[in-house]
Amino acid sequence: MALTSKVAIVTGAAQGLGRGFSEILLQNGAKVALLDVNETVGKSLKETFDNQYGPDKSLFLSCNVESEEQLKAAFQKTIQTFGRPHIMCNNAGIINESNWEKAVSINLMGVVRGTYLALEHMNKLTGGQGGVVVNVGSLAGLGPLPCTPVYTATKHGVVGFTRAMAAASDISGYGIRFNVICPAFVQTDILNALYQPEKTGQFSSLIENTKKLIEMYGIIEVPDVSKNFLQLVTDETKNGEALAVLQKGCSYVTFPAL
Ligand SMILES: NC(=O)C1=CN([C@@H]2O[C@H](COP(=O)(O)OP(=O)(O)OC[C@H]3O[C@@H](n4cnc5c(N)ncnc54)[C@H](O)[C@@H]3O)[C@@H](O)[C@H]2O)C=CC1
Ligand SMILES: CCCCCC(=O)/C=C/C=C\C/C=C\C/C=C\CCCC(=O)O
Repeated sequence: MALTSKVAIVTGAAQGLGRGFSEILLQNGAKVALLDVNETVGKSLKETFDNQYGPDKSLFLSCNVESEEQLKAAFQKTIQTFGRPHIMCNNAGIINESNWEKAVSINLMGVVRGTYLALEHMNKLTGGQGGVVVNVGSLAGLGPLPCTPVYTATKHGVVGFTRAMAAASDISGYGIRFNVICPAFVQTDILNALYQPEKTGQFSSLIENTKKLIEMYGIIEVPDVSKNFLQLVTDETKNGEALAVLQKGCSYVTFPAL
């Protein structure tokens, strides 16, 4: 899938992986709606992107993925400005084992909200033009990260949800591909959760175990994840795939055939 003039929506786009995914889409000619709750960082990123890619290539929209209303409004504004979306990346995510309901609401329910809105606007069966949804899981969506049981659960949920949507799309003919990217530790602000006991709550005592896992897996840089993300967006043969991204390389996950 060539990206020139394609329209993309990325949640949690202001910094970290969302910023990296947005940038690689812009570099490849797409127009990107940058959605985030952090207006200060989001607006400043939009200025940076204006200078690099031109003022009409991106759009910052203040949007909390916990709010169906805000997400709906962000889709409407994107469509008014750039036209209907071809690419949706549900990236926004947090670690909060103390307020774990919030983690579920953002990491899992936010992905479901964003995916269903993408389906509404992209489904070929209802007048859409098809496209691709890439959800952001984690290696913690494929195995346990002991210091964050609820985060682990939400990411397993994202993997299962994405695979089921891909199968539904295949069977029904939505013309939309659904894939999930599952990185190991990446150099972004979320890693600071390790040193914030309020984020890991009752599991903050597992800090040494987490440090060992980080030592074992290493820390990946954002651009290395972005290039794998691009593969899931552009490779039209990929639907229902979970792509594990490790420092040593990436691989498509083989799930047990049941
Ligand atoms: N950095 C890592 O080691 C890994 C991160 N991930 C996932 O990558 C995704 C992005 O995280 P990072 O870039 O690492 O972290 P980050 O903390 O740097 O970025 C997260 C972004 O999401 C935004 N955000 C948070 N809550 C939001 C909400 N309710 N609505 C809209 N935006 C919201 C934040 O303002 C921020 O811009 C998350 O889903 C995370 O779980 C997955 C595997 C590894
Ligand atoms: C401080 C926590 C940062 C969390 C960000 C994140 O999502 C990072 C996850 C990195 C690794 C997860 C660790 C362990 C996962 C366990 C097993 C993986 C098994 C993979 C498989 O294919 O079976």
